[in-house]
Amino acid sequence: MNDIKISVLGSDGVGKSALIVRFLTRRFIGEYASSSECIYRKLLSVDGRQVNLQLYDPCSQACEGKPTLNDQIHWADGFIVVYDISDRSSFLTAKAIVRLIRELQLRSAKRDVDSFIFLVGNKQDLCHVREVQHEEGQCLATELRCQFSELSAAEHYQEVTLVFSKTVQNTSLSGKAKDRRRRPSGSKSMAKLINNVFGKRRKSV
Ligand SMILES: Nc1nc2c(ncn2[C@@H]2O[C@H](COP(=O)(O)OP(=O)(O)OP(=O)(O)O)[C@@H](O)[C@H]2O)c(=O)[nH]1
Repeated sequence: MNDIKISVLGSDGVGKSALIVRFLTRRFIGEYASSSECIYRKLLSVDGRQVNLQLYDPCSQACEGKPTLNDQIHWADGFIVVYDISDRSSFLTAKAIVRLIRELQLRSAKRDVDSFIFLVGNKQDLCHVREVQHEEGQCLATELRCQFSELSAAEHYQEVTLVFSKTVQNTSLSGKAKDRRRRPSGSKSMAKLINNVFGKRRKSV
C-alpha cells in the first residue's frame, strides 16, 4: 500500500485543524486543542489504488522536541498551506512557508520535480473583514506554482474535500511519494525520520 504524507501548514489560528477535521468527519467544530501535534490517518482509494494518507497538523505552542518547520517540510510529500483572509500577517507567513518549501526543494537532489502545494485562503465567510484580496492569493499561487482556493471550513464541505482530494491525487503522481513507490528501499530512512520526529502521537479518525 502507498503512503502519502501531507503537511497542513500556516500561522496559528488560520483553521488548519478545522479544515482537517472537516475533511475527515464532515463536521465543523468550533474549537480545537492546539497544545499537541497530530498525525491523522485515513485509508483512501486513489485511481483504483489503496492509499494510506497521513495528515500532519502541527502544534502551535512551543514545546520540547517540537519538529522545526524544515523537519515538517522534509517529512511531507505534499502540502496544504493555509492563511486566514481576514489576517494579512497570516498571508505573509503562508508566502514565507511556500517560498521555503520551493527553496528546500531547489537544494534537494530531486530539484526537477515540484512538490505539490495547495494554497488555501480560509475563513471566506469573514469577507466583510477581509484583509487579503482574492487576486493576491491567486497571484502568489501562480508565482510559486501552487493550486489556489478560497473557502470557509465553517461553511464549505465540498470545497474542503476538493482541496484534500486534489492534493492527495497530485501528490501521489509526483515527487517523493512516486519515487518511494519505485524504490521501496528508500522508504527506510524516511520511516526512521517519521519515527524520530513524530513517533509518539498518531490519531485515526
Ligand atoms: N469564521 C470562521 N472561523 C473559522 C474557520 N475555520 C476555523 N475557524 C476558527 O478559527 C479558530 C482557529 O481554528 P483552528 O482550526 O484551531 O486553527 P489552527 O490553524 O489549527 O490553529 P493552531 O492549532 O493554533 O495552529 C477557531 O476558533 C475556529 O473555530 C472558518 O472557516 N471561518
